[in-house]
Amino acid sequence: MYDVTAIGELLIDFTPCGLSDKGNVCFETNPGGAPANVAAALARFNKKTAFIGKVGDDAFGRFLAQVLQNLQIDTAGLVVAEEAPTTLAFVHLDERGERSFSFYRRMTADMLLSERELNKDILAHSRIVHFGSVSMTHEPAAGATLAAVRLAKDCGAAVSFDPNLRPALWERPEQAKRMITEGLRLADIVKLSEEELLFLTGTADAAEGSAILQESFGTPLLFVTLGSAGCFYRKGDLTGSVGGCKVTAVDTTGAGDAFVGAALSRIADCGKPVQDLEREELEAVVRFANTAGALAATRKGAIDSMPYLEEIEQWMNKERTGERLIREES
Ligand SMILES: Nc1ncnc2c1ncn2[C@@H]1O[C@H](COP(=O)(O)OP(=O)(O)OP(=O)(O)O)[C@@H](O)[C@H]1O
Repeated sequence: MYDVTAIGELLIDFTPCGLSDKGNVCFETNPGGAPANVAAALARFNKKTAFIGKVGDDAFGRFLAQVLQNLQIDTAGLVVAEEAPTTLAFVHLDERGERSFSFYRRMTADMLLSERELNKDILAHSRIVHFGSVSMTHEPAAGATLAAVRLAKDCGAAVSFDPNLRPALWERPEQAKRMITEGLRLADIVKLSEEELLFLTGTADAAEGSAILQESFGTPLLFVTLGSAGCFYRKGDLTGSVGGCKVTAVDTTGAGDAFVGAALSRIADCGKPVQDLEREELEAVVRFANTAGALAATRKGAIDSMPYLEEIEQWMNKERTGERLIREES
């Protein structure tokens, strides 16, 4: 049995990092993709994790498969496309570590995952499935992703969904909204940013917006992440906020994914349906996830920036004893 199976994009992020002696632009390359980041976080928290997606039959695709395998993530559900290259994304970082993306706009491998390529055995043996909506703005991956989630849900999996709205919005806003709505209908656990909440409900107020979503979709558990301010959670009428950790952010790419991976890891540890989680358990889930998000924000990269379990526990212990952890820059 897998603790969590993540479905969706696995790609290479290119981040400009200055000019060479000859005046050429230099790039750092990092493995990423929101669901792949979540899978990496879970693997670093020692969870049995599988990944379902599609890469090109090229050097980038082979590198990405190796990255997942090195993390002990099961890649039996990772399909190699003959017809399209691996997805590439270009990341721009501002001076506060906030980033924006642009994508190589041809049809790429992850958009072409088809229903018949799904590894049904993995999906039927997953306690939780996690997916986002970026690849869902393109057929056939949209249909395949939804089919995968429905199959896992029918076999008893809890469904986790992160709209990952920004890139999807840039590409095809109407289709993105339809797909997000479909995702929200299926999900037991939803993680949103304030920006996504505003787009979907017309308000960025976490209490108000989460109530609207819960009423519309019956979502059992909602997290609204608030950047450095931490996270608001709602499970029915049970609501609360947990403040963020004080860190110096270097690159917030993947902070939300680290949050999701950590939250799912702790929810899996609770060993009960999300509907049955009590306040104390929810607060512990969010504290752990906030710490994971904060640590991911202190380093560059996406998959590579996912923290290890020991680091989070060390940070939380220091916070408990009132000390500040001085992290060594790697
Ligand atoms: N600058 C920061 N300082 C402290 N904690 C942070 C910071 N940025 C993010 N976090 C932690 O990570 C969590 C997720 O970050 P954020 O709210 O930016 O999500 P997001 O916008 O979905 O992220 P992403 O940019 O990966 O999509 C926050 O709830 C918080 O706990």
